[in-house]
Amino acid sequence: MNKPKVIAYQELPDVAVNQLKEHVNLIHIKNLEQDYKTFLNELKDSQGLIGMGLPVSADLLEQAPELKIVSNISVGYDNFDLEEMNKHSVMGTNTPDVLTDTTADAMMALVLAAARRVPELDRFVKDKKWTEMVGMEEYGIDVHHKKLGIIGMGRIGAAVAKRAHFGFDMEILYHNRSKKENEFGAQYCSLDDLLAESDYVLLMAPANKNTPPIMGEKQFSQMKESAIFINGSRGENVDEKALIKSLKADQIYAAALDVFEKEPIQTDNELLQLKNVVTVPHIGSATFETRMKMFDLAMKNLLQGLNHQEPVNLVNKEAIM
Ligand SMILES: NC(=O)C1=CN([C@@H]2O[C@H](COP(=O)(O)OP(=O)(O)OC[C@H]3O[C@@H](n4cnc5c(N)ncnc54)[C@H](OP(=O)(O)O)[C@@H]3O)[C@@H](O)[C@H]2O)C=CC1
Ligand SMILES: O=CC(=O)O
Repeated sequence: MNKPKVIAYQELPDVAVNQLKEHVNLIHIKNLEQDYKTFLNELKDSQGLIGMGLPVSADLLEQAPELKIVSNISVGYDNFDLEEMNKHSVMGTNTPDVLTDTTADAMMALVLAAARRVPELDRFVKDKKWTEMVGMEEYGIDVHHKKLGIIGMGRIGAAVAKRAHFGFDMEILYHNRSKKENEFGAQYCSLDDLLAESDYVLLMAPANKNTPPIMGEKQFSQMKESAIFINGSRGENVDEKALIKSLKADQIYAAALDVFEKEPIQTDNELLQLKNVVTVPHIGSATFETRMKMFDLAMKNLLQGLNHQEPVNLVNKEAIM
């Protein structure tokens, strides 16, 4: 029997490539931007796609008449146009849970890095500016016993709340579209109240193309001047111009960002010039252990879909109804 044809559209470790090759006829495209023509050519008779973040649009689906499943190696699936995928009976899957703790660890790292100015002071030492005992110019602000407001208290939000509450004695506020079970003494509140009261505001809600960014000029102006904003969700959730404006006007104290409107970030993005901004390149889940778990789960989803089973992490049941 012919193996199904699958395109892996990003660089994968050898072990992952070899595992995939056992089950599918694999086309491995390591640099999608560079090899986009080859990708489009191979897409014409491919049954599966696996990778991270490829926009699955009406246009792409038109060029993939045999496509059955797109397996994301990510929990976020804002790259899927679900309506179009349903129309074309193309399944979409994601990788929840296996990355929750790793991403929560990364969010705590961002909180601490911004509050204690770790990247800035690392540069200070390496630039040989540490010539006497540090003074107020180098002080940071406390994390412990402060108030953390989480917008998007789902799997990852709750894992951050657990760390913050038990590890740092923080008080937790949260805002979701719907109130959920109270965890770690977390208080549900409106977005307005969360922004006005929190010392740290963590954005962890999925992106939604049909609604305006969650954080815009009005929302940043509602935050405390001493507050730190952390975005671990998606760049689309934030009006970056508004964030830059509020940072430059000292309307908020600092920001720590794992995600950006455009990724990789444009080199002329003003965020890169601001001292009170910590930037990392979308690394929430990027550890060896977790990326392998994500890959294993994505492969399981992919093979289930190609073998006419319902994938364990199918996000659009409508595609198979
Ligand atoms: N930086 C990185 O590397 C990573 C980023 N992510 C991002 O984190 C997101 C969350 O992942 P995960 O926790 O597993 O997902 P979950 O689905 O478990 O949690 C998402 C939560 O957000 C809430 N939510 C959705 N929309 C809004 C909104 N407009 N305002 C406030 N709350 C909202 C949901 O509750 P309700 O429906 O009641 O509103 C839900 O509780 C992913 O979608 C992805 O974008 C994930 C992993 C790594
Ligand atoms: O951004 C990463 C994800 O898993 O979603």
